[in-house]
Amino acid sequence: MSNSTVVTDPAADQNGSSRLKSDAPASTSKLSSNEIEAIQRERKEKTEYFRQAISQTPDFPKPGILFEDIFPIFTSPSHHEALIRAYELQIQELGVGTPDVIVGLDARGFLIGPTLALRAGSKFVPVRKAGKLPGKLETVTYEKEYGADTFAIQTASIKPSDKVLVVDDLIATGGSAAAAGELVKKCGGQLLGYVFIIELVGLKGRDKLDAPVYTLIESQA
Ligand SMILES: O=P(O)(O)OC[C@H]1O[C@H](OP(=O)(O)OP(=O)(O)O)[C@H](O)[C@@H]1O
Ligand SMILES: Nc1ncnc2[nH]cnc12
Repeated sequence: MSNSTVVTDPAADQNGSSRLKSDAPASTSKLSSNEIEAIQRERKEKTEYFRQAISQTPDFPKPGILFEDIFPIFTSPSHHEALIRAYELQIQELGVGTPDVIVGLDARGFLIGPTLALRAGSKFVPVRKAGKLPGKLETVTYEKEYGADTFAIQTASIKPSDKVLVVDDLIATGGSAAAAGELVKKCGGQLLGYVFIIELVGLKGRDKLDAPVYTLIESQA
């Protein structure tokens, strides 16, 4: 198979989702401006659709926090499909080809990462809360919007020079995502960027991250 071949998964037609697997190395994929516009248009449509399923709860889990609950998306297959498709389009829009690895953050990043990795043809690797993973680990302790935590990754799960995309549901202070990025780098991986469903823009979490940040929905709360 040549490096630039794009293979359409035959399963795509059966469930209505178009699944693209690019065999191009992550640095060589190029899109025309028309292709980018079409991808952006569809991504925005899908996002407008699935965002209706997100619910907001004030003062949870602490006073002053407006909690963005993404779980209702997964109670509806059509909203779930729109979410995954929006992520998939966001990755295509980056124009970096297929990531070698998609890293998902414990726990809500696990709702998105494995499905996305399957569709993209990437490996999925978890970043777990402390004490949950066996074997040789890299660990980082970090601060997030409502407390401190420790993340771990299995050292051998990412190979030096793997191109890695980090996915999670939400970026608030950016503490969790920055810790995950640090873990990827400790393993020798190359960060392509971060993709989130929701960015709490007022908390300026993206300023903590030293790779490109993409968010499907910006929340002013
Ligand atoms: O940008 P930050 O301030 O770091 O906050 C964002 C993180 O907080 C939430 O996870 P949480 O740690 O609450 O864990 P959960 O996914 O297990 O609910 C959310 O899913 C992000 O991972
Ligand atoms: N406001 C928020 N809503 C949902 N998850 C979060 N994680 C950190 N801040 C959050």
